[in-house]
Amino acid sequence: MKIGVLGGGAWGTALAQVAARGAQPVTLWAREDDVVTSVNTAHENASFLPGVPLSPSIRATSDLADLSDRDALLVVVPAQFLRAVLAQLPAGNRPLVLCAKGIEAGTQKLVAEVARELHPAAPVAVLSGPTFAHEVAKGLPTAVTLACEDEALRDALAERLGSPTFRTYGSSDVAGAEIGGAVKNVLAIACGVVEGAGLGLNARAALIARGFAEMTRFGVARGGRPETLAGLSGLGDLVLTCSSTNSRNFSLGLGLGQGKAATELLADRRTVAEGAATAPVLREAARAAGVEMPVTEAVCALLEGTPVRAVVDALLARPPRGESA
Ligand SMILES: NC(=O)C1=CN([C@@H]2O[C@H](COP(=O)(O)OP(=O)(O)OC[C@H]3O[C@@H](n4cnc5c(N)ncnc54)[C@H](O)[C@@H]3O)[C@@H](O)[C@H]2O)C=CC1
Ligand SMILES: O=C(CO)COP(=O)(O)O
Repeated sequence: MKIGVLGGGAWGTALAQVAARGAQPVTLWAREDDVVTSVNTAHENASFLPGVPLSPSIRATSDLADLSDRDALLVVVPAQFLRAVLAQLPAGNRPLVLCAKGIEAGTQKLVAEVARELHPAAPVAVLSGPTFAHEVAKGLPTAVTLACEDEALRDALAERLGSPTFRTYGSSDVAGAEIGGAVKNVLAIACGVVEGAGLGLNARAALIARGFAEMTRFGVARGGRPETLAGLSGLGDLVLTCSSTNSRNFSLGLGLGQGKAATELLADRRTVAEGAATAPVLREAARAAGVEMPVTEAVCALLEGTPVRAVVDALLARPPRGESA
């Protein structure tokens, strides 16, 4: 299976490295000319994944037509830009493996839903889990959820992408796999706030557990399965991104917790913190579905400029409730 990768950020580059194992040729589409030049000449993505040597069998391009000979595409464009990029991709029935984590503003669609809308003939799969790009690109052990309704395609993708250091766990629950990844980015911002405001490790653990409860409520309401949300793409990724400043979402929250403004923290950055864009649309979608998401509401308030103390006080002043509620 000849693999193409759409999106030359840190994660697209790391996945190109995964697919290039054993010197297999991989085509990586990036929108930035400096990324294309850096990958093709220095075998490094100096802009988004600096310091990690890449396989020379990865060839970068800024021309989507160069993906025409690929059998399957890993789609790694951030959620808010996905529609515009997929609209430029010629229609076809090649599998699209969605690897971004977010919900589209305006439509409340998950990335696989956007892909299905724009490319109805293409089978879709979702690859998601606890995967810091630089660790994957260096070949450190990693496990992911690979969700696809078509079992034969799922097995073929697992065979092509999996390795002893990149273990894939199969699932047929595409929506569940997507929702975990999208929601954990918002919750990681909240955990960063806890760190930045010095609220302690007890508070962080409480937030992870209660955040997981709201992730599950929302996921089930959108058709996901609880066991998927408790797996690598849900709880697994939540634990990873809620524990490390390597997470861009956690780092954004850290700054908010220290009293900096979201506008200041998000200005001029070249890398994405998907949770900032997902939070308001997730709040909208949860309210529409009648699902309570107090941590998500709190993150939205912080992003909108409400002071940390006021948000934390409001969260803690909520009346006691049953743990299973
Ligand atoms: N970096 C990581 O460790 C992981 C990232 N992801 C997800 O992968 C997706 C991509 O993230 P990264 O590769 O980390 O991105 P990145 O932060 O390294 O790079 C930003 C990316 O956004 C693209 N971009 C910026 N403006 C754009 C526009 N107007 N149109 C199209 N593309 C535009 C850039 O070309 C670049 O590919 C996100 O959804 C992220 O949540 C998932 C797992 C791990
Ligand atoms: O999704 C990720 C790891 O699984 C990366 O998290 P950040 O986007 O917060 O850096």
